[in-house]
Amino acid sequence: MPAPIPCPLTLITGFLGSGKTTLIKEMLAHETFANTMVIVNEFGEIGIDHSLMRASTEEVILLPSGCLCCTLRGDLRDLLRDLVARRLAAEIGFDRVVLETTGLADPAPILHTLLTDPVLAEHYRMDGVVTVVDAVTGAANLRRSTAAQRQVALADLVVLSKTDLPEAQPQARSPRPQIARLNPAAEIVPVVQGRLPPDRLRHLGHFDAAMSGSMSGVSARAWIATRVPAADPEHLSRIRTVSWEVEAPLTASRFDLWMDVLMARRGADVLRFKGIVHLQDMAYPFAVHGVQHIFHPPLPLTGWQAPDRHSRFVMIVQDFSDDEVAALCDALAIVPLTEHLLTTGYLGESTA
Ligand SMILES: Nc1nc2c(ncn2[C@@H]2O[C@H](COP(=O)(O)OP(=O)(O)OP(=O)(O)O)[C@@H](O)[C@H]2O)c(=O)[nH]1
Repeated sequence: MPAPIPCPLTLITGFLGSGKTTLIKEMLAHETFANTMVIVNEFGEIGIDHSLMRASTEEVILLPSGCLCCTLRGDLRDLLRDLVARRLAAEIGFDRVVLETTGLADPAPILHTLLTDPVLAEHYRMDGVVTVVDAVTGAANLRRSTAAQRQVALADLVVLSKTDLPEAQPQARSPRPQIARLNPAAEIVPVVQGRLPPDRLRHLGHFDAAMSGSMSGVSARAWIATRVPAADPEHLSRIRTVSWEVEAPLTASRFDLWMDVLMARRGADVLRFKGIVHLQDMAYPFAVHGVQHIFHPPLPLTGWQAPDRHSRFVMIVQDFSDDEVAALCDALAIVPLTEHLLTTGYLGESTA
């Protein structure tokens, strides 16, 4: 029997809220990516991105909460192996896999899994690592987060997002010099709303040359280690994820005020806010996205199909106490259906 043709796999990484989902949604709109299986790894117990992405493709798999680079590496391996088996049995058909990591993920251990597991190495071909860097908040993220640095260091292509925002204009704020220092070989492409000719996202394969054939764990580890700054688990325990699901629609004025106060008081420490929000007297919900102090205009989800009117929020925050989280909930006058507070040790121990 001829050897199976390996399926190209693209890893999309980038710091919290940088624009990974936006890029993937645009990608899926192109014929080139019509038959793509998307795997999303999200923080928080309540998936938001995959609900938004389902509008673009049915083939979206949500990995359970947690982070691929530490606790979920085994799950990823099992999932990719299972997809191979089902593809070979002609139960499902796809030509490509796109894997979106959480914004806090260190891509090195994930790559290590993808490149060194013998089954995965035979059936998948790394088609590139695309790292999205936010033109507004990217420079600050690269200063303070080792995960952000490692994402850039391992990129084949760096997509510089949000270049349309006025806050991205000052030269002094540009993350380009840091990107060039961390990864002189990576190409940097400015984009707006993830729009990029689809061919720019294929055959990025520095891996083809550097890592062709199956690699031993030792050589993959060594190769990765030459490219990335050391992991620094110092600040990790300061970050936590807060997720709420609320049954009753919210009052628009209260929600606006709540957001304003939260941003004014703690904007810099709300690393990421995302939600699907149902407001009273509105037939459809809104997608709400915040990335540190930048709040993007709410997006009406006019085609929303889900029968329930539950609002869902996920916040990734730094240095918030239990009391502060409880006070936030009280201030919004919500009685959550579900509430999750996760203290995340998100990087875990790197194998790189
Ligand atoms: N103005 C502008 N907004 C953008 C651009 N790209 C993404 N956004 C907005 O930025 C917010 C975050 O984008 P996402 O695509 O959800 O970011 P993400 O990296 O998937 O976020 P996480 O998965 O939570 O880390 C959303 O409100 C997007 O609409 C862009 O090029 N320009």
